[in-house]
Amino acid sequence: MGEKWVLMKTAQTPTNIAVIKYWGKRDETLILPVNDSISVTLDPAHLCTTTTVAVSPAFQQDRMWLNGKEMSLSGGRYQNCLREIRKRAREVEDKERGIKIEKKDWEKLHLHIASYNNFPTAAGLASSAAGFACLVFALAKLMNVSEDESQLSAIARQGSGSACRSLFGGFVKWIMGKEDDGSDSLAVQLVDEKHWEDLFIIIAVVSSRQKETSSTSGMRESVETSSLLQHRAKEVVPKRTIQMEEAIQYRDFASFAKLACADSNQFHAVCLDTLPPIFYMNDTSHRQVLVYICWIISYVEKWNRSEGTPQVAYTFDAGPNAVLIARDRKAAAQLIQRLLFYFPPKSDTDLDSYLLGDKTILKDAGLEGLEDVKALSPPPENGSAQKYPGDVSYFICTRPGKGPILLSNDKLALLDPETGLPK
Ligand SMILES: Nc1ncnc2c1ncn2[C@@H]1O[C@H](COP(=O)(O)OP(=O)(O)OP(=O)(O)O)[C@@H](O)[C@H]1O
Ligand SMILES: C[C@@](O)(CCOP(=O)(O)OP(=O)(O)O)CC(=O)O
Repeated sequence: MGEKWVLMKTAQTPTNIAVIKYWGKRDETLILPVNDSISVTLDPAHLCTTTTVAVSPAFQQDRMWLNGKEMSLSGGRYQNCLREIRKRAREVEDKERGIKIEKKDWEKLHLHIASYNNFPTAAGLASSAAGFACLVFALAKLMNVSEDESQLSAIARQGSGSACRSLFGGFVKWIMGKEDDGSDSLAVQLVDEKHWEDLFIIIAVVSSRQKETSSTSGMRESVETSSLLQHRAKEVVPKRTIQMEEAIQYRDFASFAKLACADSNQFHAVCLDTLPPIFYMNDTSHRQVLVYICWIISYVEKWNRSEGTPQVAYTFDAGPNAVLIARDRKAAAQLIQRLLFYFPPKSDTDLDSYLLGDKTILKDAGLEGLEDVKALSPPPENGSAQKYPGDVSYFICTRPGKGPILLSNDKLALLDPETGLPK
């Protein structure tokens, strides 16, 4: 194997947002959670990670570039994923190019990895979830690994817990498992992305800044100090998970919204019950954020009550960005009218760069340009006409989406096929 060939694979993987939250580990190294969690996978057409992995006898060491910058792979989480996937590598042959890699060769061969998130990294938009899922999925394809997605999810889990849920599309459950070695702590698909196609998701990005307390250290502190977390894990989540699975199965939006909002609120209550308290929804560098969050929550609750049945569910992860899930396009169009009425762009921002992702909803809402946004009248269910221009950085409109895919178009690869270095 003295030759200079480079063999590569490129994959694309979605992010996910939990509607029953994972918060707390029972094993820090293996990343084993204290409760089951359930998420919806977001359409990778709007939010995704692309990762190219390459192997060559010419590579001197394992190297990785994230968003164009070289980063260290020495961290335990990367090392655990690489070790677990290498263990499962099998023979690979490319007859056309005369390349053959025996199973035993994988231990000696080095890898180059380049990854790109098309959304802000480490800002509470689940970049670690899409990132580790994509890394494991792409390596599994390169190394001809025979394990299925659930088994791969147990490897991605060791990179970041929430990553295990990004191995599937649609609605996904991470089963906490019982075994000490973590072999039964893996993700399964509940339903695929076509099961509940009516849902429409709008993310209000308030802050793209890196958060002050990472999920990893935040949940560690909660496990150590919050008695509410113990109660949540033992008493609340087991029942709520069953109810949520049922709501998803029967597309029962009223139950879905009730459970998702309650679970997000309880997760943030656990953060407040932590010593010292963690204020994820109140980014201290952004004074208006708390006002905005309280406003969104009480507004959605008020609107849902005025309609008689829930139109929108809200959920917040470890950051101030609101994820709003509308029951259908009609509700989503009404929601975007309301959001743009109260949170219009600053005067120097155009609508095209203020609303990203699936822009078709603008047409449904009768909003072709900024003039239409300015002409919006105050929503009937809320007396206040106070506006907050500039509080939201931008909106991302998306839907439940599919799981990881392999990209066959070489032009989309992030590494040069000759050198194996970033393009
Ligand atoms: N594409 C990627 N490939 C590999 N690792 C990634 C990738 N993107 C992010 N990561 C890793 O995940 C870390 C960010 O994870 P972190 O949990 O802090 O933020 P987040 O995932 O964006 O937010 P949250 O998990 O709270 O939604 C990065 O520092 C990096 O180590
Ligand atoms: C609030 C959450 O988004 C927490 C995600 O935590 P991470 O998966 O980022 O944590 P680590 O396992 O330590 O990497 C809820 C969720 O996604 O379920």
